[in-house]
Amino acid sequence: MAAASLVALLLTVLIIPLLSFLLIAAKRSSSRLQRGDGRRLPPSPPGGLPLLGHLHLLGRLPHRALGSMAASCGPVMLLRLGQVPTVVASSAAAAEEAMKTRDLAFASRPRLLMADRLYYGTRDMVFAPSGERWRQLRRVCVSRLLSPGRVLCFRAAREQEVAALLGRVRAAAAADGAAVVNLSELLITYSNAVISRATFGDGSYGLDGDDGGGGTKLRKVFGEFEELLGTVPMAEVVPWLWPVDVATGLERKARRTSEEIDRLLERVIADHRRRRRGARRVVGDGEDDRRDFVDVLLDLSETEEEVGGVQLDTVTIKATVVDMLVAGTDTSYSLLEWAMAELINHPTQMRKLQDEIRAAVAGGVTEDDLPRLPYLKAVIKETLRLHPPGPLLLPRETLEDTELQSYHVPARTRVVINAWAIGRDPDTWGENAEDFMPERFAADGEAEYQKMGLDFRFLPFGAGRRGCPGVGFAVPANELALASLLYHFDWEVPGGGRPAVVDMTEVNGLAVRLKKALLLVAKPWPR
Ligand code: HEM
Repeated sequence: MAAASLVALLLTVLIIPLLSFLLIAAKRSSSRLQRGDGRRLPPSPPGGLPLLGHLHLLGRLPHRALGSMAASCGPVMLLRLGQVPTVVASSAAAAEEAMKTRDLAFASRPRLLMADRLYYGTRDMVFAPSGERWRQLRRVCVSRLLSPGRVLCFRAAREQEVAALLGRVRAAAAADGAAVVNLSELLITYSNAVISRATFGDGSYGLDGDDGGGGTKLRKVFGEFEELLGTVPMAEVVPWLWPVDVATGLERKARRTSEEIDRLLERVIADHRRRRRGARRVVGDGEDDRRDFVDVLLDLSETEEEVGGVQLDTVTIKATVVDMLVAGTDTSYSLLEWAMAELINHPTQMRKLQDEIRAAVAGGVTEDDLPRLPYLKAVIKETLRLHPPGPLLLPRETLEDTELQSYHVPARTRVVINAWAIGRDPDTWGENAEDFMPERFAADGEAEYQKMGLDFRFLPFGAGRRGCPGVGFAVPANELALASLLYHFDWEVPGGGRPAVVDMTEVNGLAVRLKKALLLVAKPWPR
């Protein structure tokens, strides 16, 4: 057959039907978008394409791309991500309306295909849609796992893990001729260890950095789990393109990873059940209570048939355990990494903080010292303002038709709050909004942590009924680690040159972190 007729045949058989399909699909989804019943929908940025909508405009760092779009389009925008209508809120006023004034209407979560695959069909709490099941699981999480009393139970574990972190810094500094420490790697190990000890107990199955039990392999599986969770399958945005996920191996990888995690969780639960048989049951909070999260969940499942109508069966326990591990690891590690990077780039603030800690503490930092370190808290808050680990929080979905800043938002619209853009908004933070200036929080003191989630200019932990219940767990673990690193060592970039600059380029993952590992020279103090 001549080449010209082959092209004609291809056009007829493949391309023309495909084009017609694309046009119909695009028309359908745009008419769904515009269904405002005469009410005013938020404005949409230009550049949307048939089928893809605005997806191609998000790039590798969606919080930045969305921030730029909001600067020209306004603080409430309507995007179409593939076929998913998505409202993006980028001002403190819009966030307050969504997370306080109309909290109930904005408090659900969309069904995410990857969470479905990895969390036993979304049997967990983080990704659960609003409803009785989520409410009861959240109650268990807030009052039984993350209450102030339970956080206190893990004080010894935190202090031991900080000691291990300092030991690793000393060893790495001594082993390397140039005394360069890969601090990023050590901070991941620390954050993993703190949350996995709280979740699994002292036999942390290697996640705490002890390689005796195959820890390296396990951490790799968890790394893959987190990477998958941050991936948006094609089928989610353009459902009929699901074969792409099969062809790219995404489906297979998700199945393999969730099976491996499930095998670990089965082993953990079986070990706990075996250990608990015949053992004396310790109930109640306080430092003497040695129960980990798995113990507490097993206690609840064994003593109460149902928690407010929700059965804490083994699958729910496994899903909740993964929630804790995933929610508590990358977020904390990213915060510590950004804090150290900002301090290296701001030596005056670094010196001020070290002076505060070294004047208040003798020998080594303990949790009792933390209330006496107001500048430490200011540094952590300023880091969270500029670098919220989850810059777009977790996606929400509207439960019913509602409004945002007088725009109509239909039921079941996906909602994204751009906490990163809100934290850098010059209208609320002033002309120096982009600068690292912990002094802006210096007057706050301890009470301000309680205000987190009430000040809508500053939303690293989200807010409202879906706000992060792990703040009380995260704060002491991060404060203790940062204060200890700064008490025991002086830090600089290799070469020690001035100006000492860490490359602050971001990379997107489950949390946004530094693209290049933080390689620093650690000099023990006192010398
Ligand atoms: C620096 C540390 C942390 C940051 C920045 C952070 C941030 C967040 C954010 C932004 C959300 C979504 C909030 C929203 O939708 O409004 C969230 C939810 C959540 N976080 Fe955290 N988090 C941190 C640590 C933790 C820890 C240590 C735990 C538990 C051990 C935890 C458990 C959760 C849970 C269970 C949810 C889901 C709440 C729900 O959907 O009802 N987080 N977190």
